[in-house]
Amino acid sequence: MRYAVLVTGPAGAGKSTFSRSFITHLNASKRTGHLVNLDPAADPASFEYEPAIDIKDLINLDDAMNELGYGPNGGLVYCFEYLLENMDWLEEELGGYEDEYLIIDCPGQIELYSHHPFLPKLVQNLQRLGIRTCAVYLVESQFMEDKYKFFGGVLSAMSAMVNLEIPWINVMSKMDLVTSNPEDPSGGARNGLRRRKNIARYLDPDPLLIAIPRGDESEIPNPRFHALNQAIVQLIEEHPLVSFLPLDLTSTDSLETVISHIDYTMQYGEDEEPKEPKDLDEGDFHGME
Ligand SMILES: Nc1nc2c(ncn2[C@@H]2O[C@H](COP(=O)(O)OP(=O)(O)OP(=O)(O)O)[C@@H](O)[C@H]2O)c(=O)[nH]1
Ligand SMILES: [Mg+2]
Repeated sequence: MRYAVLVTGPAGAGKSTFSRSFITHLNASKRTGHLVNLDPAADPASFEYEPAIDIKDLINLDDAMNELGYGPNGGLVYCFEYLLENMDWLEEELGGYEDEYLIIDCPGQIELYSHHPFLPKLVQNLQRLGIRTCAVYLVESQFMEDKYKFFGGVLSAMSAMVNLEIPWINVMSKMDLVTSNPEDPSGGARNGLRRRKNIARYLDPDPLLIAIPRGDESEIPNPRFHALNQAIVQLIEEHPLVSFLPLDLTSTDSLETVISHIDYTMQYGEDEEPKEPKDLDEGDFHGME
């Protein structure tokens, strides 16, 4: 059985960093993982090791832009369309990897997750190849500093989940940037969000955070936005699809927790042949007969 993890999320959420840490950790645990880069604009020089499979070997964003006159976003769309037309290339590249985790580092253009058909089509192709697939959606911890931005992140995660319809894990990345010590005066005083209790309201999104208008700010809330916020509150209350696992890459425990959720979601290893004690016994007694 082969397994693929799509690492998704908005620009700069830490997808590429997480993908590399994931593989480093698998390798350290005597498991194997291979990196697949699906970002045609990725700068390989900024990372310490090369992907095993790289969309840039098929098509390069610069070429699409220079030769066809696209801007960066049109170029990305072109690259993905080209990939879907050339699935035999990906199939061939994937052919050499058996019984492994494939960590697929995706680009950060948010429209890719909300309404383009590329990722659903890619997932269909992976499933056709018998590869069990799940997605990890990263939102960075800085989103918690502005509750409106944060709920924008929650809604984008929801729309991506609905678009893809595969097992799904939401992760709050870069938790090392959040002060975890509740007694730390600077952490709490800065914006009031960084205390443990408050963090919990974000990891398991509490819609009341936006139901109550900004307290200490002088602006008068626009009643139309207030009504919109109420509608969003109701949506999240009635469909609590999104909760976040915190990820602090400076802590091995934290990374392990996220990986074990991924293993569980993918039912990793459940189809592997169990080691039969019977076979061992037969071997042991073989010479005695
Ligand atoms: N403090 C902190 N910084 C991080 C962490 N992960 C990533 N970063 C930083 O965040 C920036 C973006 O990280 P990337 O891993 O390139 O993010 P990405 O989601 O792949 O970005 P795009 O591919 O451009 O969408 C870089 O400057 C990283 O060094 C983290 O866990 N903690
Ligand atoms: Mg990246």
